[in-house]
Amino acid sequence: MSSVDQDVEEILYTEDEIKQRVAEIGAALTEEYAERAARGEEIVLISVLRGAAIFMADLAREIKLPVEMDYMAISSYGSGTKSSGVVRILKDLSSEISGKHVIVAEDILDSGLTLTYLLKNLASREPLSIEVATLLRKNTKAQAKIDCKHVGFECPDRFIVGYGLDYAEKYRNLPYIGVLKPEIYQ
Ligand SMILES: O=P(O)(O)OC[C@H]1O[C@H](OP(=O)(O)OP(=O)(O)O)[C@H](O)[C@@H]1O
Ligand SMILES: Nc1nc2[nH]cnc2c(=O)[nH]1
Ligand SMILES: [Mg+2]
Repeated sequence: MSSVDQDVEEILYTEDEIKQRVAEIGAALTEEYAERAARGEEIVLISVLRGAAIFMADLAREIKLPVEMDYMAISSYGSGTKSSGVVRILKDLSSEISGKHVIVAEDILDSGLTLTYLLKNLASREPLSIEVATLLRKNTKAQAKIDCKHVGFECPDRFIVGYGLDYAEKYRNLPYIGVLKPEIYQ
């Protein structure tokens, strides 16, 4: 057991479970977008850095269609465990999305602040369509209404880390998703 593993109280989703679920979402997206791709319409996967980078990298390889990959960085959490309430664009997309189908890959939907901001921002660029695939949706009462077509896991209302999710920039490289011991951040 490494020192980072010891900071985890409970494993929620193992590496194998995540792999399996990501493959299922990728297969569903492949089916859903096949006709559009066959018509020559472009599909772009957009991930919200940095948390969703790992999910998008794995998801992209499970979508058996031509897809572009682009990245945007927005942050509202700083180094704490609560949203600051202020969303900032740290890095914009590299390419235009107008006239393309956009699939937003997110790691977690918690308060919904990040996705509310992002979806509004992306919609203003006139994509052909836009939808969200989130690996995790937290079961919390105070969540903005966001239409997520694909949800990997409904997770408990606890602070979780791993598979891209950090606490103070640590734990993103854990291959599983788990609950951080409260004494680490209290
Ligand atoms: O639904 P919300 O309450 O907005 O929370 C979800 C967002 O919070 C985390 O990102 P964060 O802002 O911490 O940046 P990061 O991706 O660089 O870790 C996570 O990666 C999601 O993008
Ligand atoms: N690491 C981490 N980031 C988040 N951002 C919003 N909710 C969470 C969470 O539970 N864990
Ligand atoms: Mg974060």
